[in-house]
Amino acid sequence: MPIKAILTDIEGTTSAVSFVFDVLFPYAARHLPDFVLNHADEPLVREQLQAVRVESGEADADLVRVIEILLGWIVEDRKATPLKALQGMIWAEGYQAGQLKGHVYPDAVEALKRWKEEGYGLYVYSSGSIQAQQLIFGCSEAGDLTPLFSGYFDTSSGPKREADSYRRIAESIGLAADEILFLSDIVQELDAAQQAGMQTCGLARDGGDLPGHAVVASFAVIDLAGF
Ligand SMILES: CSCCC(=O)C(=O)COP(=O)(O)O
Ligand SMILES: [Mg+2]
Repeated sequence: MPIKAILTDIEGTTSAVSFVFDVLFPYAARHLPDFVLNHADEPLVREQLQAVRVESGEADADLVRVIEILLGWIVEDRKATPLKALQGMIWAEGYQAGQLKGHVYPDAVEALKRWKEEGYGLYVYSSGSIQAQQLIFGCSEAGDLTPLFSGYFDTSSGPKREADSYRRIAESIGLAADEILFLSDIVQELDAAQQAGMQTCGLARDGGDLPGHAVVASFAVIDLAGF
């Protein structure tokens, strides 16, 4: 089936891994203790702190312990939904203060704009919360890119390495899975999308292979007609 929509990963695909690991995660770690202590009574934050207690199996953890758990999850890059939700809220303050600007590779910006003009539907699927996704594209070095996207998916659609997550996303987009091209730098994500029937293209920005998938080093050489 011809491609009608593109579903893209962020970290390592549209955006540099180093931006996430060297800028976003340290920013969240630095600001998380004060953020949690200052906002713990707000319903949206309280809900996430409670979810941390449930996921960690420490029902009685006090705020200091919850902060410790969250900082440990950042170090191990755990894709835990409550951590991702809180990171999004913390980054929002950084973007609003002008301390953060989202990195998006120029080749990705150019191709996404072109595909949008050509009529393709553009969607994002990241472990980062939907708020975090809208911030990286909305406050990017290339300006506000959010008008390009028709929808955002996060771990509330399921883990990125499970085929059922991609089935749910295809259903939500309203297209057959094989009308959607999924872009990612992680072979297990590409495998899961392929298993769900999506077409796949791996991004290997430093060269290298993603076995079982078409692979490119830049969005500039992705030919949608070739899938
Ligand atoms: C939305 S920017 C922050 C990305 C993030 O928190 C993360 O864990 C990266 O996940 P991805 O699924 O984009 O590799
Ligand atoms: Mg990635």
